[in-house]
Amino acid sequence: MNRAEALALVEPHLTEHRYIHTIGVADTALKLAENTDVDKNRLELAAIFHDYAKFRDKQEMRGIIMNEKLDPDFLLYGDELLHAPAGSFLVEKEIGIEDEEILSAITWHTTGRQDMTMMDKILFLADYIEPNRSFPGVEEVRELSASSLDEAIIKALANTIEFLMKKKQPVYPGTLATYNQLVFNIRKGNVNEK
Ligand SMILES: Nc1ncnc2c1ncn2[C@@H]1O[C@H](COP(=O)(O)OP(=O)(O)O)[C@@H](O)[C@H]1O
Repeated sequence: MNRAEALALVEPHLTEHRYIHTIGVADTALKLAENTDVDKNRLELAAIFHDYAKFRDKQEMRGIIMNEKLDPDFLLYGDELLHAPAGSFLVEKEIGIEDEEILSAITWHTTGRQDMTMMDKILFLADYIEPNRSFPGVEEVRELSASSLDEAIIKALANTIEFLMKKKQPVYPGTLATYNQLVFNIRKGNVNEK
């Protein structure tokens, strides 16, 4: 499936604003992937379909997470989390994408996870820094992403954790585990430099 075919399939599922965001994520992901060995076509598909379920019915998404026995924490830490794992399931079922690396990147694009693949990392960051995003702290993450994906992800996760804590909202535990793992890796000098 090429870019144009994928965009035509996702467009009816998104608002115009989300569609523009999606194109920004795809372009940013391809830039972040320069000089890496990530497969560009598969990365682009992950980016194009990452928000496929953004506007699906919440009960439908909860049902998918329960029936498919996905991480039950996705049900407990805010409805914004539902679309990533549910989207991965629906992209497989309705679009027919069976590539586990693409489906993983979609599942974890909002929360992160431990042992992220390069594709997971690039999609997570591209979603955070694409040019249409503007919120406090995004510029610093953009700058960090030019030199270290891991440092950029740590900053993005820290921003999200801080943002949620300031609003006294719960933080998905997997996000804290992701943050801890990347910080420990960097202390060990094991950084994913670009
Ligand atoms: N780790 C998390 N735990 C709980 N809520 C989160 C977490 N990460 C993000 N969120 C919530 O989800 C919202 C949307 O996240 P965002 O990454 O912008 O979604 P999208 O995947 O649509 O781009 C955030 O503003 C925040 O309220």
